[in-house]
Amino acid sequence: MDRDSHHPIRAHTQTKPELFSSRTEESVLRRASHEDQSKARKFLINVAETKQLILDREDTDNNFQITVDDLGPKTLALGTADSGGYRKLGIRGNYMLSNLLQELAYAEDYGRKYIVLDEARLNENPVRRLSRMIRNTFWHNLTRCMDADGLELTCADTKDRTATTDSRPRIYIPAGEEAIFQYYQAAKAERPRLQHLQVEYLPKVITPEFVRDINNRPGILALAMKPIAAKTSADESPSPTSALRALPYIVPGGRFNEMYGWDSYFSALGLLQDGYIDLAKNMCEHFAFEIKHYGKILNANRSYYLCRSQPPFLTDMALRVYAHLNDQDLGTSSLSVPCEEGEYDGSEIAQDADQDNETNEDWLRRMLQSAIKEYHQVWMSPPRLDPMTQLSKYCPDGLGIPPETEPSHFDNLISKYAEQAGLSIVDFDYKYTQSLIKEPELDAYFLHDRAVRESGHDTTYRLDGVCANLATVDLNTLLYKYEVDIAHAIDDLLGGHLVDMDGHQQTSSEWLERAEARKQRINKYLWHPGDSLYYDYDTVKKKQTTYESATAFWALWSGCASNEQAEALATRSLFKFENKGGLVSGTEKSRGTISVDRPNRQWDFPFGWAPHQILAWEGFANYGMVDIASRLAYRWLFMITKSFVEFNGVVPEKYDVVSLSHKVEVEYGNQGLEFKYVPREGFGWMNASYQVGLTYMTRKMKSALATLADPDDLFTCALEREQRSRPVSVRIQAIDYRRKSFLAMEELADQLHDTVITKISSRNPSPRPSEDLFPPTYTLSPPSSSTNLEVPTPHEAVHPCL
Ligand SMILES: OC[C@H]1O[C@H](O[C@H]2O[C@H](CO)[C@@H](O)[C@H](O)[C@H]2O)[C@H](O)[C@@H](O)[C@@H]1O
Ligand SMILES: [Ca+2]
Repeated sequence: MDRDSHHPIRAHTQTKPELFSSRTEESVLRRASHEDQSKARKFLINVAETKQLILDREDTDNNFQITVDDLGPKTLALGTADSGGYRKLGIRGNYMLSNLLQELAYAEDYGRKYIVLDEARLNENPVRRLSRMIRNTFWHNLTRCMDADGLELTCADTKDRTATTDSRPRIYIPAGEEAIFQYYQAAKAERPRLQHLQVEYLPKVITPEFVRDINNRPGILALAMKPIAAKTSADESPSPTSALRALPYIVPGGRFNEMYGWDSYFSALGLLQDGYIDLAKNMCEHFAFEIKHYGKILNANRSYYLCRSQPPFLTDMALRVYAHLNDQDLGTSSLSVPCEEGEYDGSEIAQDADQDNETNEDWLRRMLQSAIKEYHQVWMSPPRLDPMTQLSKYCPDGLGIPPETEPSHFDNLISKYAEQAGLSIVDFDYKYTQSLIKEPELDAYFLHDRAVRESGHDTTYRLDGVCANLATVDLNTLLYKYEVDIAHAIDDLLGGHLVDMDGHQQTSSEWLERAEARKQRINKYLWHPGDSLYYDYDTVKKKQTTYESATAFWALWSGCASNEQAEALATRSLFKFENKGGLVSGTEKSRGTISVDRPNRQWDFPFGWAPHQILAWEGFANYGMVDIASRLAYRWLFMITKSFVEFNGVVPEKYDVVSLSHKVEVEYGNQGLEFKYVPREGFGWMNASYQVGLTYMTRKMKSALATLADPDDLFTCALEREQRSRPVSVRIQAIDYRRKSFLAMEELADQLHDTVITKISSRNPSPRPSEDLFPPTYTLSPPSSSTNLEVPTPHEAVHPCL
């Protein structure tokens, strides 16, 4: 594609106009009425001059972004295109100025000195703008490919804290993957820029000692590659670099420049939504490769992550990709990349059609075989399987202090031991990790700490010092999902035929039995009927924990809650987690008091994370509570849109969902904030949450979002009206995402109109819950009036202030 001929900036690039060059930017502002109002306004802009002017006048805190923290005049005079830059018109406000800075940065990327810019670009609907940037820019910039061209970027890692590190770029290749080894050796020989690259084999058996011992030689771990068919017979000795093709994938962003386990799942949801199906498919392929060679889906593909995994999502991810592949084949997919004219269309990363002849069904079969291997080998074996409850725990191998953590992370903990040993923290850290100093107390601490990191929830007082003992609700509901997914796939997608990697026939009935047994154990050990909440179970103390975590809603996502449990979660527990900006990770009460010696943790109150939101939305929707799903999605998207508008387009890793702030100074800080002039990546799962969240919005909710209508006002008004008119929420049948595309969700959301804003406590009471799950004393209060069923029109459901 000739990008320049279409790009809204590039296409309008002008040669330097005489008049413009003689004018200064400080010219008098003219009123809009002096221009032809019937025409869309366009500005002729000197890129470098204007950028410098904005920064000088408006960027008062000198962070190369225009935000509401800046105290400049927030106005700028721009020359109109019609007048050749002679006549000036004013633009105003933080959003327009920051958008101008962003557009100028894009123009500079393309070496433009002058551009003609539509005013519409500067006051673009922020929902549309952000969604467009995610789809057309952010995914692209988060894409990595471990081929000869992409290696340099892939190898870069800012996390390492080991003083003795040999910082040459390094790639580790699994034992036996000779062609891959040859590929990288050849790439090194062919590219002067890769001359320092270290290409090393991993041993066949990877032990915790080995992983510890290469902490001072950290490297990226090889991922899946595909053979390329030889082109001609004349091509007798082709380079190994032309024999294999690397498969692009997405990284989370910021300091996380490698492929993560659960991040990849959430990113994949956004990629599928945006039509990048091959990228999502590649990441499944990489997971299968990791299971084969590294024994598990890795926390991420760096050497220091070799011992641990992350929350498992492979079956669901593969099923979703499969559904899109089939849609594509049938030509029914409407999810082709919906690119704006002239913008990056994702062609380089999206059009990665497989050369081999594997059918979609065979591909799915292969993915499920990998998932089955992972299920048995990782999650259903010691030490992760608890023999008594037969539930699973996060419990990885490893030795010493995790080298990827920020340098001061363990200072509070270690200083006591370092003092006793008469060593500096750094020296103690080294000697302890090398087992030159024995500290059984610390061994226990780090066993749990590694488990915390495997859980993805690093860190939280929910799991601190105890994680490896806990059968958590998150892990066990995810495994329940594996079990039902595999059963469903065997019956409904694979014609009843699936063998595992050892050739054993799999049947849906055995997988459903596993699921049923797990559900019963979840109900027995994790469900608390009195509190209407799932908790984790401490397998050593043999009792439930009391920490209230948003992971309880994963039972809805996986479908293992009964209708009564779902209703109870919605009516009696959701309010503890629901804040203005969405769901908080855990309640304030559960977090406890914070002090200098007990610092805040990023997976505790008041912080909220994309995975928790997305799983809860889908969980409530699964049980017909689309109204709740949409309300929660609105809150989350409101917060993202607000900071996007106010903070120069920022899309961070996480939020304080109580104060709606992205300025999170905890642990390694927030990611995604460090950019100059224009955001380029966002953050993987946040990008996904935005695109997925929009599918829960009606058109009117999207309009409300674009005007930043406050969710509390929005839903309070709606509640008041609802109390007057219709106290009973409309039940919408849950959609089965395995069979229907996300499009169905979009249509469903549009049908909802007003019902998306329904008071939780006014829901219909469930039929009498079963006695074993609920104590006899438990009752749900009926709504005050359940007879008046007058339904407000969709029009009335819009926020009155709009
Ligand atoms: O470096 C500290 C920790 O960083 C990672 O955890 C955080 O980022 C991950 C990538 O976005 C995410 O998966 C995880 O949920 C976050 O808490 C890493 O996964 C940890 O192992 C690491 O110690
Ligand atoms: Ca600034």
